[in-house]
Amino acid sequence: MKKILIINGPNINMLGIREPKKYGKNKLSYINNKIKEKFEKKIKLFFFQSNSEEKIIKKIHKSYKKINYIIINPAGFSYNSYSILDAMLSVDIKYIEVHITNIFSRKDRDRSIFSRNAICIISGMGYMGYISALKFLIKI
Ligand SMILES: O=C1C[C@@](O)(C(=O)O)C[C@@H](O)[C@@H]1O
Repeated sequence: MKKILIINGPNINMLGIREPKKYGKNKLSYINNKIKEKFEKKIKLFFFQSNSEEKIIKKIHKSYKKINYIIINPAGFSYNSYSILDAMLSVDIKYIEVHITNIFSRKDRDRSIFSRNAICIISGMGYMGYISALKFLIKI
């Protein structure tokens, strides 16, 4: 069974409360449960959310040779954390970048430093983005 780690960056723990018109009304726990229900028989899933750059980096390092693919929503770190990007490149684990909103529609946030090295980017599909990423990773 493939092992897939889903990493969510800062403020994703505030889903459901945070700007619901933009990010939706569902909490992260609801989304993660939906994902578990749907995929737990097909893949081994690991979930991680942190508001701390250091903790995210440590989690990525620990994934070395243990995880097959990462799905990452770097959230606010998408635009500036070369340290997280370097961690991703260090462990050499292929990843899909997911954003709940369409970052390309935002003038000030349309360029994520993670995109260039990602398998693909899913942006603007709400939490369905995580599901689409998983469906794809199961197939490849
Ligand atoms: O925190 C986030 C969430 C986000 O990554 C998204 O999932 O749409 C988009 C980012 O611009 C923002 O900083």
